[in-house]
Amino acid sequence: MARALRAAAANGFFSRLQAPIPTVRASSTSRPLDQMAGSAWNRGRLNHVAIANILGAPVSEAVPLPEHEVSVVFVNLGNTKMELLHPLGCDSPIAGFLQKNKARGMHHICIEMGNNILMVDNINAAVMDLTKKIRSLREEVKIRAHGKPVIFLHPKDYCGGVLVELEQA
Ligand SMILES: C[C@@H](C(=O)O)C(=O)SCCNC(=O)CCNC(=O)[C@H](O)C(C)(C)COP(=O)(O)OP(=O)(O)OC[C@H]1O[C@@H](n2cnc3c(N)ncnc32)[C@H](O)[C@@H]1OP(=O)(O)O
Repeated sequence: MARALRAAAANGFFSRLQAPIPTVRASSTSRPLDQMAGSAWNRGRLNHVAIANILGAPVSEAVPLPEHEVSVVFVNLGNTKMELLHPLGCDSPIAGFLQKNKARGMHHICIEMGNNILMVDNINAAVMDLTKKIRSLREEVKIRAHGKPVIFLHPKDYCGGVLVELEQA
């Protein structure tokens, strides 16, 4: 857990996220995401891409998540999923994002901490160590739609301007 995250930092996982990450567009279906984004994805399975657009793929019902102040809809892409976000209430983190980004677009990526060097069995303990180096956006871990604990890392800290969500797989 905490040791694995230290190893990830030592191996340059978070600095690799600083490399330019190509914009993911709904129409870009010819190359898999792991090839597009390089080795960062090999460190933890890409759980989902949250993007404000839609494809002709199976779409879930909207699920309100008051704890996260968003409603989510999942677009099932087979080996990963797209998460469409809608603000729940005017204090939602998404509200500010939409206000600032009139073209909408990618909000965050979510990486599962469950294989390779990012093995984490207690994200609650791991985050205590991780946040010495990278700002976590919440002190406490929150539970996501599928019951898994998640934390967000600040886009300005080692994440190349990308909001990164870590999920305990
Ligand atoms: C259900 C769950 C799930 O998937 O599991 C969810 O989706 S929950 C999804 C909703 N929940 C979250 O997003 C939780 C984490 N997000 C947050 O805590 C917040 O949105 C922050 C990322 C801290 C931004 O906070 P806030 O909007 O108050 O501050 P701000 O607008 O001044 O932003 C600070 C700087 O970060 C940048 N910034 C803000 N949101 C960003 C984003 N999504 N991606 C990349 N950069 C972003 C701003 O442009 C700004 O840069 P400059 O300083 O250069 O102007």
